[in-house]
Amino acid sequence: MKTIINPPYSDWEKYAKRPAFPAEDLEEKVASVLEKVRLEGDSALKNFTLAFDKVNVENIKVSSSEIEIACAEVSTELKDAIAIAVNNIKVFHESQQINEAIVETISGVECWRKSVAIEKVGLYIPGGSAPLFSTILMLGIPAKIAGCKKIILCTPPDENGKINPAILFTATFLGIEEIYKVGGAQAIGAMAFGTETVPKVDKIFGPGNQYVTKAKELVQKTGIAIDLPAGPSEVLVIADSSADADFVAADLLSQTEHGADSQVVLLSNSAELMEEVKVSLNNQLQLLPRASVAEKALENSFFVLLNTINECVDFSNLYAPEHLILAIDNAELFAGKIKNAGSVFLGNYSCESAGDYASGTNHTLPTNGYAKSYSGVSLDSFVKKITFQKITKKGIQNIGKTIEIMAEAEQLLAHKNAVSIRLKKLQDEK
Ligand SMILES: NC(=O)c1ccc[n+]([C@@H]2O[C@H](COP(=O)([O-])OP(=O)(O)OC[C@H]3O[C@@H](n4cnc5c(N)ncnc54)[C@H](O)[C@@H]3O)[C@@H](O)[C@H]2O)c1
Ligand SMILES: N[C@H](CO)Cc1c[nH]c[nH+]1
Ligand SMILES: [Zn+2]
Repeated sequence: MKTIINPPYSDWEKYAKRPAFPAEDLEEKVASVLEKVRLEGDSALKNFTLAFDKVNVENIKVSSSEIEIACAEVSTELKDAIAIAVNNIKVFHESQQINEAIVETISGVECWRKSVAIEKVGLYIPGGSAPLFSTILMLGIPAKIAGCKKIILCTPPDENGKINPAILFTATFLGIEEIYKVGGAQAIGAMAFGTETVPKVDKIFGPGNQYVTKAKELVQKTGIAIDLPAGPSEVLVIADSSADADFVAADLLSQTEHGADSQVVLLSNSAELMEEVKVSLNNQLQLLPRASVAEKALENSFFVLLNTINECVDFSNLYAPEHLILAIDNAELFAGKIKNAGSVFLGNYSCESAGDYASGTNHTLPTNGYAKSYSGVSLDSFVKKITFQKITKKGIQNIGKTIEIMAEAEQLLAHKNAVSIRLKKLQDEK
C-alpha cells in the first residue's frame, strides 16, 4: 500500500486512477465469444462453460426440482435475513415511483411524461469468485416494482455444474423463475442475441468481471441497452481524527475481498489516524479467509495525506469513487460538496457493507470513475419515460405561429406546413 504525502494539486490527476489489468487481447477475445454465441447459440454456451468454468452443463436452464432442492438447503436464519433486506430495498425503491403532473405549457397545450416498464430484462449475477445473491435483490426488486414482464437471470455454474442455493432461493423469493447456468461474456451474448434456450432481452443489467463488463460494452453497440459500467468494486474513505481507525480499516478491507483488481483509498488530514489504520489493517487482514485476494487488492490501493478535509473532498470528486465513506466530523456538511460518487455513507456507523446488503440503497454502482456521469441502478433503470402531448384547437392557434417561424428559419417547410394546414382549416371554419 502506497502512501502519498501532500501531493501538489497538479499531481492529483496522476494518482486518482484505477489499476488496469486487462486480460491480453480482451476486446478481441470477448468479441469472438460473442460472435460464436450469436452464430452457434446453446452449443457455444456449453463449449465456453466447459472452457472457462471447467464444467459440462447439459441443461442450461435450471429445473424446478433443482430450485426446490436448493430452497430447502438454505437456512432459516439466511432466509429471514434476506426477507428483512428485501423489505428495506423494496421500501427505498418504491419511494422512487413518481407520478409526474400534466403540465399546461401554454393555454391549450398539455404535456406529460409516463414511466413504462422495459418489457424483457436480463439480470447477470456474478458467481466467479463469490455467489453474489445480494445482487439479485438489487436488480430483481426494482425490475418487479417497475413491472417488467419478463425477467431472466444468468449466473455461472460451480465446478459441479450447480448454482449456489442462496442464488436460487433469492431469485425464487422474488418470483424470478427463468434462471440459466451460464456466466461471463457468453451469458451477456446469450441475453443480447438469444439462443435456443436463453431468450433475447431488451436490456442487460448487472456487475461482473472484465469479461462481463467488456461484453456489455460490445453488445451495446448492437442495439441492446445496458445498465452501466459496473466493474471491480472500490471504496474511498475520507477520515479525520474523529474516525475509529479499526472501523476505517474494516471498511477498506471489505471491498478488497471482492477481487485482486479491486481498489481501496484512504484520504485523511491526520497522519496519526493514517498510521493507526495501517496497523489495524494488517491485524485484521490476518483474520480474513480471503486474505490473499485482499492483499493483492491492497497492492493496487493507496493512502493520501492532505492538508484539509476540503482538499480530501476535492480529491474524491476527481477520483469519483463507487462508494464514498465520510468518517469525519460534520459529515452532513461535507456531503453537500460531493459531486462525483456512486453512493455515500455518512458517519462512523454507516459501513459500506450496509449498502451492499440491506440498508435499502442499490449496490450496483458505477466504478472506474464512471460515477462522474452515471448513476447506480434504480427504479428508473427499468423504465422508459415516454412523453405525451395533447394540443387543442386553441393550443395550435396559440403556438402555431411560433412553430411556423422556427421551421421556416430551419428551412424545413414541410414542418411549417403541418401547422399552417391546421391553422388554415381553423380560419376557414370561422
Ligand atoms: N460495481 C458493482 O456494482 C459490483 C457489484 C458486485 C460485484 N462487482 C464486481 O463484480 C466482479 C465479479 O467478478 P467474478 O469474476 O467474481 O464473477 P463473474 O460472474 O463476473 O465472472 C465469472 C465468469 O467469467 C468468465 N471467465 C473467467 N475467466 C475467464 C477467461 N480467462 N476468459 C474468458 N472468460 C472468463 C467465466 O465464464 C466465469 O463464469 C468483481 O470484480 C466484483 O468486484 C461489482
Ligand atoms: N460491494 C459490491 C458492489 O461494489 C456489492 C456486494 C455484493 N456482495 C457484497 N458486496
Ligand atoms: Zn461488497
